[in-house]
Amino acid sequence: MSDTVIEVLGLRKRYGDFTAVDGVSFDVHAGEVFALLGTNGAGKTTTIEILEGYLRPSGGTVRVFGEDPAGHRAPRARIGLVLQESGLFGDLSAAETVAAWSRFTTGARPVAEALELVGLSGQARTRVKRMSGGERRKLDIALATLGSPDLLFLDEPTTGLDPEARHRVRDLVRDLAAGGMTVLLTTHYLEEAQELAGRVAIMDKGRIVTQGTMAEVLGRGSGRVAFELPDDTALEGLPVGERDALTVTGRRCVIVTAEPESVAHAVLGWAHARGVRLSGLDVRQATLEEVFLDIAGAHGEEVRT
Ligand SMILES: Nc1ncnc2c1ncn2[C@@H]1O[C@H](COP(=O)(O)OP(=O)(O)OP(=O)(O)O)[C@@H](O)[C@H]1O
Repeated sequence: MSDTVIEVLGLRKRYGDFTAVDGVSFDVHAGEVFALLGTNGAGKTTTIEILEGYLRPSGGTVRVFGEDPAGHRAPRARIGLVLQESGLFGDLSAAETVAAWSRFTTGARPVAEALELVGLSGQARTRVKRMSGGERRKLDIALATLGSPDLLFLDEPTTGLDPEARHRVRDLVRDLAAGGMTVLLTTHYLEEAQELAGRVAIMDKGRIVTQGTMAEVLGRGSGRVAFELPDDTALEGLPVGERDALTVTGRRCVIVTAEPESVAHAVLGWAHARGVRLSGLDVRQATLEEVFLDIAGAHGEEVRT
């Protein structure tokens, strides 16, 4: 059996004359967390709604577990959804909410177990309207995972939560993924995607502009090598490549480069040859946020020309 859970090939979606999704292709494999990221209006929700079977594509093919999600044979029981807006009833307690949902869920796990899985055992009797935003989000996830789906769609699961609640929801997603669940995640918190996802696609204006493993995508951004030179050392001969950018502020040098490791190696060799000791050495790859901002910046320039 193939381990491809989601296949998207040349997907297009038009709303009247407007093309919201313009030839998107990607695969999601069993057991991975795949992050679909992008600027506002890039086409993420449209893509996800097609995968969920709510919208029909204008072109291209989409398969979820080998089936057309818009078709009657869509394997709904294998899929859990956490939508951007949850539809919980304020007057029900957490346990009552899960119990009510269980009636519509094939193979639902017991209520106590479902609450425990998301760390809500202590809130079993708390009414939804008294629960915090983070607790409600966890309840959403408890409902989406009640029937132990193989695939979970998580559309902005931590939007609007405080940092601590975000961390708790992230830990929960990590645990679910570690248990073998396949997760398709959208989020505007790029550190969240960097932390959770093994592979990532970044969309802009209906197209995927970069995709790959997290390491591949991070490697396409610019990293940096920073250090401090002792007072009496000149910069002469510092190995800065043609495509690298050096900024010096006082004694602090920052080299922005696509290859931070090899630049750091060369800088250390340069310092060693001069008997110079560098302090405050900091070598790091681009963050996902920096890669994203590069893409958003390139998009802005394209619009101006
Ligand atoms: N029913 C619709 N009719 C017309 N245009 C639509 C419709 N739904 C979405 N769009 C447009 O399609 C584009 C993509 O929207 P979509 O919601 O997929 O983006 P998104 O990447 O999820 O954005 P965000 O991050 O802001 O949620 C947007 O320009 C949006 O205005």
